[in-house]
This record gives sequence, C-alpha cells and structure tokens, in this order.
Amino acid sequence: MQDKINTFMDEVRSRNGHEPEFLQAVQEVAETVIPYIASQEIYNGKNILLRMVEPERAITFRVPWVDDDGEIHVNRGYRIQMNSAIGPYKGGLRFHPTVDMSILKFLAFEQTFKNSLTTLPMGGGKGGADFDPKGKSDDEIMRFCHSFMSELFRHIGPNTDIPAGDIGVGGREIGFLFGMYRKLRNEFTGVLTGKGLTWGGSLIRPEATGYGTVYFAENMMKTKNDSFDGKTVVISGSGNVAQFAAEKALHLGAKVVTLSDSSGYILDEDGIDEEKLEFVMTLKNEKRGRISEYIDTYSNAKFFEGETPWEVPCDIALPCATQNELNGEDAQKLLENGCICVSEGANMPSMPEAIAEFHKAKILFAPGKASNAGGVATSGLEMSQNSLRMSWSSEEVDNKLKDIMNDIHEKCLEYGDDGNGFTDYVKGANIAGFVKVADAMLAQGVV
Ligand SMILES: NC(=O)C1=CN([C@@H]2O[C@H](COP(=O)(O)OP(=O)(O)OC[C@H]3O[C@@H](n4cnc5c(N)ncnc54)[C@H](OP(=O)(O)O)[C@@H]3O)[C@@H](O)[C@H]2O)C=CC1
Ligand SMILES: O=C(O)CCC(=O)C(=O)O
Repeated sequence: MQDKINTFMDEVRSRNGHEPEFLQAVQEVAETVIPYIASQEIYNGKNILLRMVEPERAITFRVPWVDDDGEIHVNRGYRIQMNSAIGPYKGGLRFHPTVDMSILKFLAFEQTFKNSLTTLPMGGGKGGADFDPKGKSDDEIMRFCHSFMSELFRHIGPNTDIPAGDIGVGGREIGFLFGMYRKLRNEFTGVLTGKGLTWGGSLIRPEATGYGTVYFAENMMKTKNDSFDGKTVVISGSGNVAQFAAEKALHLGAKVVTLSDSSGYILDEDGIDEEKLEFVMTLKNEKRGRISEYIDTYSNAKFFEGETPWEVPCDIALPCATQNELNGEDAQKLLENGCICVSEGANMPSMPEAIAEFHKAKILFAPGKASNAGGVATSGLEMSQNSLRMSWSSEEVDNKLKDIMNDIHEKCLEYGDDGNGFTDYVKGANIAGFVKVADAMLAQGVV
C-alpha cells in the first residue's frame, strides 16, 4: 500500500514540487484515502484522487490600489476553484503577506473535504491576496477591497462561487467587497457570506467557527464520558475563531488561560473571563491592537514574546491561529503536561509530526477539516436564508450548527475506527469527506 501512496505522491510532487503546504495537505489525505480506495471496487481505476488534487480553475490577477499618501501599490489576487462536483465553489478569502498558490491550494483542497462533511451542497474554493492589512487605514482597506472585487466579480456568483472571510478578512472587508460586487453586477444576491445582519448576513456566522470547534471537542469528550466543565483550555490566536472558541469554552464551564497573535502569547492564570474576553474583542476587532496590550490592563497576566502557548499545562488545546503553528515538540510538551484533547480551529495548524505524537498517545485529536467546519456550514445556512429571503433566529441557527457538528462527529466515528477501539478522526474525516465528492464525480463522468 505504501508503494501506491508513494507513486501517487511522486506524481503530485512532479507537478507541484514548489508548493510545500499543498503537498503536506495532499499527503495527509493520500495516506488514509488511498487504502480506502483500494478496498472499494467502484473507485478502482478511476483516478479520482488525482483528479481531485488538480484545481478545476486557478485564477490570478493584478490588484492595484492607492494608499493614503497617493502612492500606488500592486498586489496579487487569487481564486482557486478546486472542486464543484457537489455544489458551487465555497470558501474564504485570506489577506496576508504569506498568501501564495501553495497556501491557497492547500486551503482549497481541505475545503473540498470539509464542505462535503457539512452535508450541505457546497464545493471547495479559496482565494485571497498577498496584501497585509496590518497598519492600513479603513480607507486603504476599502480601496484595496474595491480593486480586488473589480476583477473577482466576473468569476463568482451566488450559483457559481461564494467567497467569505478567512485570516485578515472579516465583517469590514466583506462589506467593502459586497458593495463593489453589487455595484458592478447591479444585483443584490447572496454572493458572499459573513455579511452584516442588516444586508443579508446570518446570526451566529461570526461565532460559528469557534463555537463549532468547541462543539466538536465536546462531542469527542463525551465519548470518554467527560466534558469541558472545570477544564483548563489553551487557545492560540486572538482573531475571529479564537475569540468565539474562548467564549464557548467559557459557556461550558472551562477556564481559558491563553490567547496569542504572531508576536507571542499572553498567559492569564486567573482565567480570561467574559469581561476580559470583551476587552480582547474590542482590542482586536475595533482598535486593531496587539495581544501584548492585554497585560497593560490585566497586570497579573504575562506576555511571552515570540513564543507559542503549547508549553502551558492544559487539559484541552485549541489551535486557532494558522497553519503549521504546532510542531512535534509542542505536541510532546502538551502530552507531558496532561493534555487529553486537541480540536483544530485553524486549518492544518498541527504539523504531521505533531499529529503522529497525538495518535501515538491515543488522545482525542480532531483535524480542522472536521472540527472547524462549523464556519462554512453556517455560511451554507446564510446562503439558504438568502435564497429563501428570510432570516432565522440565533437559536435556530445555533441548533442547526450543533446538529451539523454532531453529524460530522458521527461520520468520523463511522469511518475512523482503527479496529482497536480508537477513533482516528483524521482518517474518519478524510474518508467521509472523500466518499460524497467521489460518488458525485463518478456519477458525472470524466469532466
Ligand atoms: N474565519 C472563519 O470562519 C474560519 C477560519 N478558519 C481558520 O482559522 C484560522 C484563524 O482565522 P481567523 O480567526 O478567521 O483569522 P483572523 O484574521 O481573525 O485571526 C488570525 C489570528 O491568527 C494569528 N496569526 C495569523 N498568522 C499567524 C502566524 N503566522 N503566526 C502566529 N499567529 C498568526 C493572527 O495574529 P496577527 O494579528 O499577529 O497576524 C490572529 O490572532 C485560520 O487558519 C483560518 O483559515 C477556519 C475555518 C473558518
Ligand atoms: O464560510 C466560508 O465560506 C469560508 C470558511 C473557510 O474559509 C474555511 O472553512 O476555512
């Protein structure tokens, strides 16, 4: 079997050798899905996985914009339309200086499996730009978003491709992007999700990725007759996903002790309670400050510059910042300190060596494509509300979100059983996500 996997990876590497994050994401899927394909007669000889690693379309474009001093800048914009076998392309936009083909192809590939897991009819896509929003004024962000959409609009649509937020793209950016789309198309449609509540957005979409990550972890803990109540939780990141993961962990009775950004992490051993979390939300979402400023207000807390929070003892770890933020040594530290559950809020935050450590120790480990699927699932619910021209209450959306996270967990249990009573959630998520897309591709022929 390893030969088959190696041959497949050699072929993928020969075309994409300069794309390390993409190869990492494909390798993880290949290791679990190729043995499954080999065991299923219907998939044999169809080269389905090889077709799935090739984007249906990859668009790059120029994004020129003018800063507040009148200087002209040029960034590169992207949209990867990965797979539309089960529905229109769906996935976020990332604005970050590290954005390139490798990052976006890994994200779009993961998105295809994730969206399939949600049970909603959404294909996989991802996009963004190598633009750094840090330190830019609201006007500069607006001009950038307008320029970005003045090209992207011709490639997307409510039945074709529906972008949303990701790192560096939140409610403010979605507003500017939507405004330009609406003007250019002269139509009001649900072409983007994560919209404001007064113009087509869904209640609970801002909360959904973080809440869903915790709901998934709660489901995993239940399999051990355990819960969040009284547990110590370590979280990385302090953006959208981290903030609402922290909020839901607090609701469930846990003590959250860390948050971070790319400068380092804060440790508050007294716990980041609701009031302190509100302070972080204002600091990050309105003042656009740094997490280190937390200790200016809460002097009992400490800031660890340039460090990640995985050295802090905890029961549950929620990596909610970015890809490859947790390495093999970090995983060992978490395990030595008694961590029993890791639920990924970010996309691919754990490096392969870290996942190997978690699996060796047989702790509860959820890959992002399962545990952070609540965000895109709620985007799917926003699309449904837009099509129906109605809006559901917070309670209705939250209940649907919980049901979807339960379903994904059940699918992981079904496909992830290793035969010895251990659930390999990576295997479960990969195979369950693959089956729906592969069956649709088989039914539709070679297109
Ligand atoms: N938003 C959503 O609905 C979804 C998001 N995700 C994933 O969750 C993760 C976080 O996204 P989101 O919260 O929306 O993004 P935000 O932009 O709101 O926040 C990102 C956070 O991660 C930190 N971060 C970014 N890059 C790095 C880095 N290289 N090293 C350390 N910290 C870093 C940021 O710090 P700083 O400000 O210093 O850059 C910030 O605290 C991403 O992996 C994203 O793909 C997954 C599913 C849905
Ligand atoms: O809500 C969406 O469409 C985007 C979510 C996303 O980008 C992700 O799941 O990584």
